Amino acid sequence: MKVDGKHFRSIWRERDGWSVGAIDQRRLPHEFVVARLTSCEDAAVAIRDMLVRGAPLIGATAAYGMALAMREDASDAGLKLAYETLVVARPTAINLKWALDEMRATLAPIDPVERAEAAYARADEIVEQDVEINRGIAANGLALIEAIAAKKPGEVVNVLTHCNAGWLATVDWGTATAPIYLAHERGIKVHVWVDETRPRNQGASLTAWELGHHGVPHTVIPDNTGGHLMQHGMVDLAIVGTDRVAANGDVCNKIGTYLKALAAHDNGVPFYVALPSPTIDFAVHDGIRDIPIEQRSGVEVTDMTGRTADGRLETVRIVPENSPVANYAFDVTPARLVTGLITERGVLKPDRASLAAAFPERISAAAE
Ligand SMILES: CSC[C@H]1O[C@H](OP(=O)(O)O)[C@H](O)[C@@H]1O
Repeated sequence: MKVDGKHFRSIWRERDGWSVGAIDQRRLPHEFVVARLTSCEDAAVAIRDMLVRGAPLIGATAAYGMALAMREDASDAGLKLAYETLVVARPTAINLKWALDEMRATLAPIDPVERAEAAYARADEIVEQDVEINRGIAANGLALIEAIAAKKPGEVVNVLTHCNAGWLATVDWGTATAPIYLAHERGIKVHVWVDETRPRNQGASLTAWELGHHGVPHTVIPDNTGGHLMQHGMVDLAIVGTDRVAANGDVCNKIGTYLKALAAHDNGVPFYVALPSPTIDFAVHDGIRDIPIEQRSGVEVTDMTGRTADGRLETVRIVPENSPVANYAFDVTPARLVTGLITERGVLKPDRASLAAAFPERISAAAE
């Protein structure tokens, strides 16, 4: 999407034809820094350390990581090592394994001498597919926003979102934000309540940054504010992203999503989850029981980084030195709290039958 009027994607193949450019999301919102990935290890570290983050972008980065690996060592052993290096970078977003499985399916059967070129071609396809899928999510989610706007002509549609499921979490457009961007571009009055999303503040640092640069009205709120806004009729609908949807419709997303869904359910606020089909994991039948929840370093909770009044970036500690910390990065919202799943093939009920009917090809793949 736009950054100061110029179009950007979150990741791209550089003009040299082989290295990979990516926005270093750890530096936002205060600095816009582009990183250059030149090896499989670079891609793995970028995912692990959240230089890039967001389920679809993690998948795209891993795909290019495999291509970078094939430049280095296209042997069967090299292919195996690359897969194993990348797949453990982060445990929760299923898009990582999905992308690596797609790459391996393309590369394993062919002659090693052909693998590097084939890997870049397949990675490019995954990248372009993400953008097209998100355009579909935008169109299908737009109808939801338009329906609300029609009931309150001339008034603003207030959307609450959690974490960053924006274009920075994908290659472009985003998932949860895709309908919002399209509504904004179609002239619908839309405003976004942006959950700051402790502890890494993806909402405050990333969603606010990208919405602001694209000219979308928004307000950053502490994570605990959403329930109050819903009680007072200030939220027309919630749209969030997801890192993995189980076959039963349970939704894994950034920690705190479940609490927002409970508040929405209690106040009759529609709670939608936007996702591309690679985020559906038909092999998982009970999301709460079976989706692995990443636990990240406690430093993300004890420390905060920001800009001082004189423009310096500083990190400070906000927790007593001897206090233990727990940092669960995701939670799972049961399907019963989800109004609908906004996908590239329509808005679906959060249940296996609806997911299977919309994506039959994914069922067969999971059964293999
Ligand atoms: C469209 S996927 C976005 C999804 O990913 C985020 O997690 P993280 O920033 O840790 O990669 C968050 O769960 C978002 O909803």
